[in-house]
Order: sequence, then C-alpha cells, then structure tokens
Amino acid sequence: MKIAVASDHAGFESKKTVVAWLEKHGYACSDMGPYNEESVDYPDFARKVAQGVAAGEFDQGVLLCGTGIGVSIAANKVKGIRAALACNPEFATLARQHNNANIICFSARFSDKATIEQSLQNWFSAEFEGGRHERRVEKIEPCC
Ligand SMILES: O=C(CO)[C@H](O)[C@H](O)[C@H](O)COP(=O)(O)O
Repeated sequence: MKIAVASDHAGFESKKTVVAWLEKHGYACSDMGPYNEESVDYPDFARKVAQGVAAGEFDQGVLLCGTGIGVSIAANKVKGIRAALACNPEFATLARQHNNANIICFSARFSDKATIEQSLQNWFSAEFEGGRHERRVEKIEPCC
C-alpha cells in the first residue's frame, strides 16, 4: 500500500514518528515534506498529499500540523478527499469504518507519540462498513 505523508513546520518532528511507523509495518511511504523545521504554510503540503491521493498515485495519506485542523481543512478542498482529524485512536477507527476517510490528520502539538502510533494501527486495521454509511459518504460532495 502506498502512503503519502506531509506536515508543516509544527508537524515536522511527529512526521518522523509516522514515517518510522509506516516503514516498520511495511508500507511504501513517500515523505512529501517539509524536510526541516523552517516555517512553511500547511496548505501547500496538504494539497500535495491530497492531490496525490485523489489522483490515485497513493492509496491513503497522512497529514500533520500543530492542531491538525489546518491540514484537514486544506485537504478537504480537493475533490474526492475525505480527510479526518484523529484526536484519539477511536476517531481513527471510526474515520475508516463510517467515513471511509482517505487521509488521516494528526495534531502534532496535542497528540503524543503513543496516540499517533495507536491511531495509525487502528486506521490501517479498520475497514469501511458500507451500508448506511455508504449512502452518507456518497452525499459528501461539493454543492455550490
Ligand atoms: O496548526 C496549524 C494550522 O491548523 C499550524 O501547524 C500552525 O501551527 C498554526 O497555524 C500556528 O502557526 P505558527 O506559525 O506555528 O505559529
């Protein structure tokens, strides 16, 4: 499975946790930056990952910023993207099971390493449940 990963400056350190976890668990991981802690703008990096996932170049994506909110908002502007902010491992499970999210977002400043690692574990273990959730997910599309 091919996974695109990116952050902003605030997420740079926690991105290392994500990349290490993905590589340890056998995922083909593309780190799309940034590659140092110099201040950058999170929409630039969120868009790279979101466009890669939307185009089918990657199966799923992982994004991080200070809160996780900015990258979530930015990624969700790309058609076909369902980016979910996972505040805890249960959110990660439900984002797959109910929302069929294709990008998971983390807060680097409010989620610790163990939370991010367990959330990744849950995210990749869970499957979309379909059924009533499929109908709802199909209704998520630009409306104006
Ligand atoms: O959390 C974020 C956006 O939702 C970003 O990572 C930044 O941390 C936030 O915008 C604050 O910016 P700063 O330049 O790190 O003060």
